[in-house]
Amino acid sequence: MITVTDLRKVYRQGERDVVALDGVTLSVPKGSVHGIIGHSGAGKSTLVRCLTLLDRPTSGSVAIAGQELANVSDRDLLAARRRIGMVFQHANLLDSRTTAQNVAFPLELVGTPRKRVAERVAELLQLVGLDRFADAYPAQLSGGQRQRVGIARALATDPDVLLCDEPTSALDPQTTDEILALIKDLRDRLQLTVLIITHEMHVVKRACDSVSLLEAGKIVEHGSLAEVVGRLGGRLSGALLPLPGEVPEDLPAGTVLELLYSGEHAVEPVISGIARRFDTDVNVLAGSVESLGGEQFAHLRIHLPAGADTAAITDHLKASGIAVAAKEA
Ligand SMILES: Nc1ncnc2c1ncn2[C@@H]1O[C@H](COP(=O)(O)OP(=O)(O)OP(=O)(O)O)[C@@H](O)[C@H]1O
Repeated sequence: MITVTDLRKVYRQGERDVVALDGVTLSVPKGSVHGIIGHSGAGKSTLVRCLTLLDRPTSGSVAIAGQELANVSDRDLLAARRRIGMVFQHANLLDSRTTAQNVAFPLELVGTPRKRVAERVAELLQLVGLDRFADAYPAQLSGGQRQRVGIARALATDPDVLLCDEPTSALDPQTTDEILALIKDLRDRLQLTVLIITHEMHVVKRACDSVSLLEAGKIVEHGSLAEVVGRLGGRLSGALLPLPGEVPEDLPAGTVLELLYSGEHAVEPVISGIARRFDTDVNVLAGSVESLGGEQFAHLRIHLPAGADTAAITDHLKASGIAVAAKEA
């Protein structure tokens, strides 16, 4: 479990204060994956540095499994840092060491007995699917395999939290999905708490149980994946389940509605239901249907002709639990 409360970081730049984190609060339960998504300059790197104590927060607190990190003395810093395993965009492996020796490195640093190191390395390589590559050097591995070594190394000292900073930004789409599947597998097998910092919506879709949108140092939207997708008009909803294309300019008079629904509605004939019940044509302009956060979601843009009883149709849809937003065509 990781809990961040009202975290602020202000940098002094000449005469000016730069507020990089402006009261960030978030909580990631044990055994779940939380995504922090944000554009360049949003404060993601600052958050990573504050969580790993490379930078001291100006105020606020960070607690891992109930233990406050922000007040740790310099003497206890190394031990505190070991509670967070770090995975970076590039695995940054030592080229002169084999896979097994790279994974062993953090264990050697803390003086683990040699026999225990060998056992632990074997366990970890099996966990990340690299047991056959123990003696390979980084140059002999693919980008995805190198990232697996990086993940095994991050888990070597048995941290409470895995903090992944843009873990798939340097990988191709298929390898990205393999690494994200591995992270979810580790979450389930080890009950690991994972925080993924990313600028890619795909990573949130594929791997995260919950997500926070970071903007100018503030969390402006957050929730479980299903919650944020379900907020029609919300920034995360629009980005996670976007509609292809724009509203055509040459539409006949009428009303354009955007609908968003999930669960049992997503398999019900909503559109033909409206057509029958209100005796009207319905033209589907765009649609996305996808399973996100364990729920099936449908996001549609439809056109109702002039003369259709738009108010009654909207009321009916809302009463059925479907989110609706209208635009005149
Ligand atoms: N050491 C520093 N001194 C002054 N300002 C800083 C410092 N580090 C970061 N900032 C400022 O804090 C804000 C957040 O920066 P940060 O690097 O955390 O964003 P980011 O989301 O990680 O962006 P990117 O993805 O481009 O790395 C920016 O306005 C940045 O200029």
